Amino acid sequence: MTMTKLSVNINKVATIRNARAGNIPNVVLSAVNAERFGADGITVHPRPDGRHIRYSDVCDLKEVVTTEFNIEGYPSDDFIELVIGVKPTQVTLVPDPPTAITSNAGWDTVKNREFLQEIVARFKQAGIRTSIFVEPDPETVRAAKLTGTDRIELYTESYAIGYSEDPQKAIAPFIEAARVAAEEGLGVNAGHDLSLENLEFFAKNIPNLCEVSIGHALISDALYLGLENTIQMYKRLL
Ligand SMILES: CC(=O)[C@@H](O)[C@H](O)COP(=O)(O)O
Ligand SMILES: NCC(=O)COP(=O)(O)O
Repeated sequence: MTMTKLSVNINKVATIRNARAGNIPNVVLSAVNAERFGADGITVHPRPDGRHIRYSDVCDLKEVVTTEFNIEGYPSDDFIELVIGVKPTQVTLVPDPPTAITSNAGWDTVKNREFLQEIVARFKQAGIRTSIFVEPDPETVRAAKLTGTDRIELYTESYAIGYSEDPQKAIAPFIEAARVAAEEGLGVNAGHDLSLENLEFFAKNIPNLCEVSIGHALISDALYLGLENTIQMYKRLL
């Protein structure tokens, strides 16, 4: 069974950088070091308001990322143009409105099938692997297949919220959603609010999990524990 890849989301490095007008911490250097410390990929989510990762960061990162480069975001015209120009390894489509404080829902792949089909086809035509951010709902997963996407990303906030109280109850919808995805021939990624506390149980219970993308908790842990140590701690849980 192939190992689950750890994609480090560096949005929050850019959050600190943007607190002042300079270039400290350096977003490019954080990606180069994250890869050197064992990251299997780098994820960024350039939001329309530029609150953290900016389009210019994405172009700079394209020049240095040597592992898998995953760009997440809502498929606006600007976002589509950026991604097709940069040609990352993967694009992850997220339904976030511009004002969302963070990603807080997966796609309604039934209602948005035609919209997503057209966008997925454009990215695949450009040679970019596609992933669609979804809730762990079997019908949503089946409808995601009809968009032509290569993968889904399971939105794991509900797992993170429920984990400490009842891990088995929290993971159950994700086990079923991953089973349906495998039936449909979809690759399974996962992300949002994964952490040192909840990651191992998730990864152990979701067979054939291709990738986890982790940012907020990992970068926060790195403030206490150091980036190299933190990445190694997360990798040991996969
Ligand atoms: C899609 C998802 O859950 C995260 O990748 C998201 O990018 C987090 O965004 P913020 O870092 O802006 O909270
Ligand atoms: N796709 C999830 C991601 O990239 C990071 O989410 P989070 O760990 O910052 O919640």
